[in-house]
Amino acid sequence: HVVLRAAGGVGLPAWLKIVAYAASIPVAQYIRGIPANRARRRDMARLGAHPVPRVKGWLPGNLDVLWNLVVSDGEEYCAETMRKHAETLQSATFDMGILWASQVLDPANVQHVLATSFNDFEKGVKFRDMFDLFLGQGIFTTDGEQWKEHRALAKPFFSRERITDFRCFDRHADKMLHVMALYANHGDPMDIQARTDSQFPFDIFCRFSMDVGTDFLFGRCVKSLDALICHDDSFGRFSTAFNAATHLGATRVRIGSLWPLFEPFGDRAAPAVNIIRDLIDPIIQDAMLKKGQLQSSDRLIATIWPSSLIYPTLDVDLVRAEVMNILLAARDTMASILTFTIYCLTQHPGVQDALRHEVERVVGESREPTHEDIREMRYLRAVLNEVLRLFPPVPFNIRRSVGSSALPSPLSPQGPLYMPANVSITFISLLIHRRTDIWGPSAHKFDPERWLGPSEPGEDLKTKVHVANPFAFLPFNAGPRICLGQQFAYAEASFIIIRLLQRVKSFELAPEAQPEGSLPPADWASSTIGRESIERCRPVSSLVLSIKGGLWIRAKMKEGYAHLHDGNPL
Ligand code: HEM
Repeated sequence: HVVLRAAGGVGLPAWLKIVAYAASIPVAQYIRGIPANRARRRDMARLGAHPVPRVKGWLPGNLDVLWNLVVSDGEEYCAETMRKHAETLQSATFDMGILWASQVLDPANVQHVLATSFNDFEKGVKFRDMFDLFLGQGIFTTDGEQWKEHRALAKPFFSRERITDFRCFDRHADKMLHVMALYANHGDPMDIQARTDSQFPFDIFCRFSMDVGTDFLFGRCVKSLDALICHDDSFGRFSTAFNAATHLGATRVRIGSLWPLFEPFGDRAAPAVNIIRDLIDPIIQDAMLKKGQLQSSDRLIATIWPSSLIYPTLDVDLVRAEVMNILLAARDTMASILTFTIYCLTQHPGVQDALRHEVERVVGESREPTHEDIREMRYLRAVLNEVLRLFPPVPFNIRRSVGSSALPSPLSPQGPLYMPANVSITFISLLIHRRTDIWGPSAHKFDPERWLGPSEPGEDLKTKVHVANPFAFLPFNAGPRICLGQQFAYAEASFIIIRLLQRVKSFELAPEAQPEGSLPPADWASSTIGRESIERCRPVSSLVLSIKGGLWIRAKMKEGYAHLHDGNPL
């Protein structure tokens, strides 16, 4: 890091920076290596642990393993490379050998990292560096006391009273359905997610969750859905830039400490971040100008960023960092759960019928759903849980060890595995949620029924597996850093799915509209691995799980809604 920063600072030519950085690695390893290895062996013996099984590459530092990981990104089924390594090594916890970063598919080890030994693991300075320009210092990127402060300040926003007020959802759901109806009436296919490479993303769910998120958090909305209706799509650029910055951050996480090698010409997040700032900064500055007359609509600015933070410093960078952190947490995750719910409903007409039946029984054909309705709708909750199990919006997560410890590793034949200090550990919820040894032979099947045990209405639904092994299902993370927006997310997703089913007669996939190369490759049809043979889309992971090329569907509106919005302003 020192060499890299110095090389960046003195403005050396790009090729020289690469050489300087590459040369620094073996030198640093040589200097630190020998005594460190001896100390590690002693520590491992003290903890009664064994080395984490390691992937054997053929290039020094497993650079070939890293290369395969980067080139397979978006080509293979999401997380397939990791699954294959685990299978080859026959260990649910393994080390890709890229600078001692372990990959974990064992719920007991996730429990160790996220809960039991919470204080021994952090996001760490490297993670912060990877997102520095995009996210700065906020709840998502900080650790220790600084994180505790952010968390305490943000918590009141997710009070029961606030998350049971559905007016905010309804305002934006109406607009979203209006946009959908425009397309449905013409029989045109629509992309409800977003093509990450599109200059003009027709990203209905991203826009909906962005509008709800900004309205809920700031009391003002960026009106991204209006932009679609009114021909003005400056927001489209913002959305594309947000996607690009997120994707770049995820790629850096996957590459690990060597990421600067892949960006020899400077921080590649800069162009996207500039576009984001163009849109966000005026909103923040506007809020700051109103400092003397804060109304309830400025709740977040007033509460999360108390006057001591904003007003004496008037530091736009600081406030922007907070905004970007929470928007990142709220926008793409919501778009992801909604997109995959629609995908699953198109694939399972029986589930769609059962869900419609529940909507009609509890809420009726047109009434706005309430918090109590949603508590009563157990089948809806089961559908959402099953979507979160198979397609967790945050499929990978990463922590860094502060001290050394022994990972319990009951799923690895070696017994407890040694976790040295200062190394990264990635846990892959998507693979944990699909383990057949935990979830049974039907692990890859979409089956909401598995959630319908004998719980009371309103109680959280739990499968038998989940009761026995709570860390086998962790779409919202677990432990002290569990998602703050979990209940808000369930409420928002339930609300919009109910509204959609009340107004839309049917959805179907429109594969002919998918961009080239985004449909599952032909050889998946005969595959016996996981869900490859049944998947009709390609789930890919940036920071958040999405569908390659977007999810193109055709919708038919119900009588009474079909004629309301004729004409196509786009
Ligand atoms: C289905 C939707 C969602 C899923 C699956 C989800 C999942 C997650 C996960 C896995 C984390 C942990 C991230 C990490 O450890 O790095 C997280 C953190 C967080 N989420 Fe969510 N989230 C969702 C929706 C939301 C929404 C709608 C909001 C806000 C309105 C939100 C606010 C947060 C915040 C503030 C954190 C940071 C917590 C902390 O570090 O203390 N989330 N979420």
